[in-house]
Amino acid sequence: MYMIAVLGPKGTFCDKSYEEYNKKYEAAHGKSLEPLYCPTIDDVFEQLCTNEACEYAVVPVENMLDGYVQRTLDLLLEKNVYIVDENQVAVQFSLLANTEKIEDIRKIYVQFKTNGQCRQFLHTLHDAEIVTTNSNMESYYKIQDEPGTAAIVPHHVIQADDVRVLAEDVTDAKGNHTRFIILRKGVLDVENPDLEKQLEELVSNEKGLDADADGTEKTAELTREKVRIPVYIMPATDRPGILFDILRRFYDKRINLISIMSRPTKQSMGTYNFYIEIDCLTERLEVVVETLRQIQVYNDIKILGAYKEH
Ligand SMILES: O=C(O)C(=O)C[C@]1(C(=O)O)C=C[C@@H](O)C=C1
Repeated sequence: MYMIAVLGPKGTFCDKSYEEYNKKYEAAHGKSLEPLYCPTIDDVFEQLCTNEACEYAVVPVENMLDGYVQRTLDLLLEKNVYIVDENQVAVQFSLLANTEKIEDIRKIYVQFKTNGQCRQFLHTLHDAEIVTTNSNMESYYKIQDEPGTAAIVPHHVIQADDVRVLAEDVTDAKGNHTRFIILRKGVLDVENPDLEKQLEELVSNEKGLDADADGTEKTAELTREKVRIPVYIMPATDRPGILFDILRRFYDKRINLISIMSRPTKQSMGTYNFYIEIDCLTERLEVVVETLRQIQVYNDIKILGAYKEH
């Protein structure tokens, strides 16, 4: 049985994302992926890259309220991994406390990304010290034996009769979601002459995972569907118009871009790489590959994956 590295422990939103992906995987392969829970996003990447039994990994990449997960973006560039699929999980938080009243809370455990999704509520707790954790379940376990503390926890882990819930739904907005990506180990090389075929296979293989509820697989034939291709573009030099030149190539071929972000190169102050998400139809994979090759003449490129949009 293959393993999948998951930001754990069991019960995190990342675990929910794994369960969702595993349903697809089971329907397509008749067997499950076994979760390997890791304490940090770094550990998830590390397991995928170094543990032979670990073929997949799942990490958060973007939250509706707090934006992209910076650590995930960094590791996507650093490590030899690529994205094969994504899913979205509904995210709602509540306040669980080891105190009688909200006013008695001295310390509150909050996962780093959760903090940015519950800002309005946290602002009302002036006197409590905020302690940052690596996962929402870590926050949950921290308060068990520590009176005077509280934690922001996923609503789904709370039992209906739990008297320690002092506030329900402390999230800043309704309809909050986090997007998770499924990773495999390997590199998608822009210079590989078979790149287009490789991307096509990637999209159609994962498409094979989209089985109907009764287990019948849909055809793996590549039909007209929307594909997401995230890439890193790393300019070799800094000169006026470098970003314009890159964007112009996409514009000339009418290639739609969903997001673009500057990420520090970490080599010197004020130098940046661009993280870009391309949105195209399966039939335009050839044009996208051609355009990336043109951009590659003046810039380094890392293709981060290709998967069907949901
Ligand atoms: O700690 C969890 O429950 C996670 O799955 C991690 C994570 C994240 O880091 O983005 C995922 C979803 C929520 O938006 C908050 C935290």
